[in-house]
Amino acid sequence: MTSITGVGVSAGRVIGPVMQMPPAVAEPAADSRIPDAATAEAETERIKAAAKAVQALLKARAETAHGDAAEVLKATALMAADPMLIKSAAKLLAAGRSAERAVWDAGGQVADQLKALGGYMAERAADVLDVRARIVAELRGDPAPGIPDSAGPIILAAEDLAPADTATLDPDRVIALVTAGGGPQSHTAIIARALGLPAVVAATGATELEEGLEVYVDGAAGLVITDPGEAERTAAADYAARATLPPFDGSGTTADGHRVPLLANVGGGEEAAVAAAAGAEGVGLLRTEFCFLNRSEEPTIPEQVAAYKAVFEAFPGKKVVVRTLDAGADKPLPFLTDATEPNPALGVRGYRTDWTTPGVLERQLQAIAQAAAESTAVVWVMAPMIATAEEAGHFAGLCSAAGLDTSGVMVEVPSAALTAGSILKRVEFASLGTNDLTQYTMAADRQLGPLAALNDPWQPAVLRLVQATVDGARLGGTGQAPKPVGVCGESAADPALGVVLVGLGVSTLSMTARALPGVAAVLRSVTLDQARDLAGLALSADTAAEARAAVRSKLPVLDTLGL
Ligand SMILES: C=C(OP(=O)(O)O)C(=O)O
Ligand SMILES: [Mg+2]
Repeated sequence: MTSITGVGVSAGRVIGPVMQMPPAVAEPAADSRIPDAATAEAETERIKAAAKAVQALLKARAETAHGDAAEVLKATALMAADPMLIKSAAKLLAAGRSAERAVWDAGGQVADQLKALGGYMAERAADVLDVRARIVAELRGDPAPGIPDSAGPIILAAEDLAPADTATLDPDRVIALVTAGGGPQSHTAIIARALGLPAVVAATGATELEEGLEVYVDGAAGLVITDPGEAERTAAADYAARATLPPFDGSGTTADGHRVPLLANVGGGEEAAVAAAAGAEGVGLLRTEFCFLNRSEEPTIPEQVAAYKAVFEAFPGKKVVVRTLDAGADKPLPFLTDATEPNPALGVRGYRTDWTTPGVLERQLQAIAQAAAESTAVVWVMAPMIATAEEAGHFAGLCSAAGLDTSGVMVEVPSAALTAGSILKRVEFASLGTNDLTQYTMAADRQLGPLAALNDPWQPAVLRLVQATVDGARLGGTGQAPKPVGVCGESAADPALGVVLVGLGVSTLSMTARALPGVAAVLRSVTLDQARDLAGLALSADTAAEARAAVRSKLPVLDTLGL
């Protein structure tokens, strides 16, 4: 029995066999050629057989997958059978290129043609590139790229997962995640919590775990144990039989009746429907870039209207905060961001893409306004990565030009927290993005495993910036009521930290729908004054660990509820 430790980012205890995420398919050498023309025919047959095998596999997986994952798989399966791709590859073979190289180049050509056609056709370019990688892997006898196929439940080990991979993550098959990279606010961690999958990130040695080896994963303790013994089996069985929390009743309040609306973070219509069913009082963060992952072209206005309306319709008459496209760094969108930037997290991302690709933001605002006009949801709009008051003012101007009255900003850059008073003179609300705020305050890339301990929203510097933002909101609202400041970073899903944030003065908490029952139950166990005292306790701690321990020790309900 050996163990590796990492950072536990999503609670749960399970046992299962390891499957490693296969590496990305490497490009075949540019000069790889078939030995002689006589083999061209046989090689063409090999390509056809590989394409058929890929199609059959994707079709079978589409049948068992749900929602977005099923759609992605169906579209890719269609592309695998595309005669245009096979024909172009056969031509290149006849001209002497090896089977792998011919498929690679043919796929590249078809993708370029689709991109040139624009609109819906351009959307399919990413599918063709995925199919080409799958056919090349099949020709080589390598495992297919992406989430591996399995007959039964598996524990997926990987360096890290890309947002596009997570779109096909099926929680019925993948029962836990263990990654060598990533931190508590990385997207792998966010997705794991949204799916309720136990997950350990920053686990050095994850990629060396033997395929098929049985391991025990404790997603709260950040522990992975190979060849689990009796103690681990009992712990996993106890977890499976645990009492579930009572569902959220749809009204976030402290014990003395102070209302704190509990909202949901969603990435599209399907997730919004799940959040509404879980009692969410609205949407505190619609990550619009998640509606358009894998896209090489800007989505059209009608496509955007449809995507946003699907979310609004899940929340009739309720608040939905739409964040404009937050492309870049951990969420690249090829039509907005430059993949070759040396420092993507400090680069042209979020609101800043409006400087390099003007027009996309205005068209998005137009689409949001149209979708809002066609629904009854109360739509608020906010920009990511705002750093100055001028930017906030510019964004507010664009929103009102589009007919959107309630504009706000994400506070996720320390400069925005420190100048929140000036920023909130220009916009109506702020939402603290504590994932990025932590990354930028601590100068620690949220995707890097070795920096996970720095990427902790309990860090005293982060808590002080939350306080500065709330103080600024009072200033921004001079002569009026303070402007609302919510939290939509992952910190809001930590029930103990949620209480601290409320004590610091934030007015709403937005989180993955799965976190609602726990956060609601703990919030209901304290009065507003007690929450303020706990905030004081956290602020006076010297370290993140001390702040967490001090607050948790005053909230026995956490243990009672197993949180
Ligand atoms: C909510 C946030 O946005 P994202 O995780 O999408 O960057 C954040 O940064 O806290
Ligand atoms: Mg962010």
